[in-house]
This record gives sequence, C-alpha cells and structure tokens, in this order.
Amino acid sequence: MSRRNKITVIGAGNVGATTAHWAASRHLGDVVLVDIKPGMPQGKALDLAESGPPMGFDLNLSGTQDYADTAGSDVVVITAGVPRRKDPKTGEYTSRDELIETNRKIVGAVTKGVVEHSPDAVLIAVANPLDAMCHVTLHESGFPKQRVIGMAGVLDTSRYKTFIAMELGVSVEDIHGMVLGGHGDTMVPLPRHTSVAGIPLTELLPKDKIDAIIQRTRKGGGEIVGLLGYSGYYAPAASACVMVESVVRDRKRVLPCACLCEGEYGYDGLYLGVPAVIGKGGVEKIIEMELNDEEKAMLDISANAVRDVVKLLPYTSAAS
Ligand SMILES: NC(=O)C1=CN([C@@H]2O[C@H](COP(=O)(O)OP(=O)(O)OC[C@H]3O[C@@H](n4cnc5c(N)ncnc54)[C@H](O)[C@@H]3O)[C@@H](O)[C@H]2O)C=CC1
Ligand SMILES: O=C([O-])CC(=O)C(=O)O
Repeated sequence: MSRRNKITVIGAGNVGATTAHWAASRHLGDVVLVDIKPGMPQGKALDLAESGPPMGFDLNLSGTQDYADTAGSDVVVITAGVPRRKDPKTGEYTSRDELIETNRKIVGAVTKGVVEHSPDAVLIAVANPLDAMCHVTLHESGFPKQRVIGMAGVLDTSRYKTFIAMELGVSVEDIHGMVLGGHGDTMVPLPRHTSVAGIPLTELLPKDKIDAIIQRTRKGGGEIVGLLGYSGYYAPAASACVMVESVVRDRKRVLPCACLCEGEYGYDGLYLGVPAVIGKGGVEKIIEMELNDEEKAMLDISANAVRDVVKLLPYTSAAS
C-alpha cells in the first residue's frame, strides 16, 4: 500500500496553523503540527480534522510536542519563532531583522529536533529574518543545500501580483512575474520581466504607477502589521503551501525561493531569493536569468542587506 505524504509544520501559531489548513484543504498529505504550548497543536489539529467532513478532506491531522511523532516527514515547514508586533501606544513596529537573536535560538533548536527523526526531509524555513534563518536551518541540520529552502519570494510575488491586478482591474491569474532578493525592504520586483497575459507590464502602466506598486510590495509585510498589529498569515501560509505542493507532488514549479547561492548571480555562500525549480528533492536547479545593470545593482543592494544580517550569526563566515 502506498503511503501518504507526511508534512510537519513546526509552530502552530498563525502561519503554522494556517499552513496546515491550506495543506489539508489541498489534500497535500497527512499533517503533524508541533508547538511548545501544551495542548495547543493537539487542539488545532483536532479542530482542523473535524472540518474534514464538511470540507471533504480525509487526512490524518495531529498535534504534538514530541518530535518522534514527526518521524519520516517528507517536508517540514519551520514557522516557530516570534513575529513582529506593533506597539499599540506608539504605533511603531520592530523590523524583521530585530528578531534574529530570539529566532535563531528557536529555529536552531527545532531544526535539531526535526532532523533527528526526518533525515531525508525537505526543510522550508519561514521564521524571520527569513534569509538568515535559512542559514541557521542549513547549519543546524547539516542537510545539503538543496533540501533547505526559504519561503519569501512566493509571498512577495503574490503581493506584487495582487497590487498589479488591483491597479489594472484584471484577474491575478493572468499576471506573471517575480520578486527576487532578500525578504526585506530591498527586495527586487522585476517589472521588465512581468507580463499580463503575455503583454509587458511596462506597456500597460506608466512608470509612476509601477514604482508605487514596487514600493507597496517592498513594504507589504509592514502594511499588514500596521493594520493588524501583528504579522499576516493567510498569504504567507498559502505561499508556503505552494512550495510544499511542488515538493510532494514533484511539480517542478519555477518559484522565487531563498536558496543558497554558490556562484549563481555572483554571490557565494549566501541565501537569497532567486528563481528555482522545486521538486521532490527540494531545489533541483537555480535559474540564472539575464538581469540588466539596474536590476543587478538592486539585487546587489538586497544581497548586501541580507549579508549584514547573516554576519550577526555566530557561526557563518561572512558570505561574499
Ligand atoms: N517568511 C515569510 O515571508 C514570513 C515569515 N513570518 C515569520 O514566521 C514566524 C511565525 O509567525 P506567526 O505564525 O505569525 O507567529 P505566532 O506567534 O502566531 O506563532 C509562532 C508559534 O511558534 C511557537 N514556538 C515558539 N518557540 C517554539 C519552539 N521552540 N518549538 C515549537 N514551537 C515554538 C509559538 O508557541 C507560537 O505558537 C515569525 O518569525 C514571523 O516573522 C511570518 C509571515 C511571513
Ligand atoms: O512582515 C512580517 O512581519 C511578516 C512577513 O515577513 C511578511 O508578512 O512578509
């Protein structure tokens, strides 16, 4: 009898529980939710399982504090970590980068727990600061780079496409394009490589409108924090699920993901959002697209911003 895919989600908070929800509703596999809060992943998994009859999914959904229950996972999504929050009094909110000290410890610890029981899994990092957390996950897992991927570009691209669709009054389905670079304000949307049903975006919108969409995309996470008081989770979880699906169904989607660049785009030993073919083995190939001087300069700025954060980690030799 063939076995179902096994998907583990570490951290059953907003992003983790919603990832489990999307994964179940798309029938991607059995889902194990892990969280340090006793009873909480168990409760969310049971509640989700009880939504199977009306929603028509019949998967095993369980919650646990014990990594032994995650054994043999095909994919593990690591959302455990603190999110940024808005101070209700001042309206100020922290940057993703300020989460590094807390989250590197959480992500490091959970990665060790995961790999002990799932030595062949593909790991998808989600906690922030995302690109740095990919370095933590790679280092603590000892996995090959192909099996440690970061989720950010799918989300950033999703926001970019949403804003384009809103501006043009067209379906998001017909918008094709990508956002590369680090998951921060220096990310690099690529309007020259964006089209609407094959029509270049640059023919459909004037430069000032495109520039406004780029700025809104770069600040997309912050816009949600500003409105909610904490980080968004529907779009992040949906984006993680697109990556999970490409792995478990071996779809070989071309997705912008944080991948370890070793020479690609001129960067060495640095996680950065680049287009990649995602299949059963994780990153099957990084696609090197032609960038013009302006685009490459923006990617360099973004890579430098990521490098500055990665340098704060205790064990990486500063990536070049
Ligand atoms: N890469 C991306 O594009 C995005 C990243 N994020 C990041 O994802 C992370 C999670 O965000 P939310 O789900 O909104 O936060 P949340 O606070 O709702 O959930 C985090 C969960 O992690 C759990 N946790 C903490 N330490 C743990 C440990 N050692 N083992 C197991 N579970 C542990 C907490 O108990 C909590 O339930 C944050 O770092 C956030 O910044 C959020 C959205 C998008
Ligand atoms: O901005 C945040 O706090 C969470 C995140 O990474 C995003 O939504 O892009």
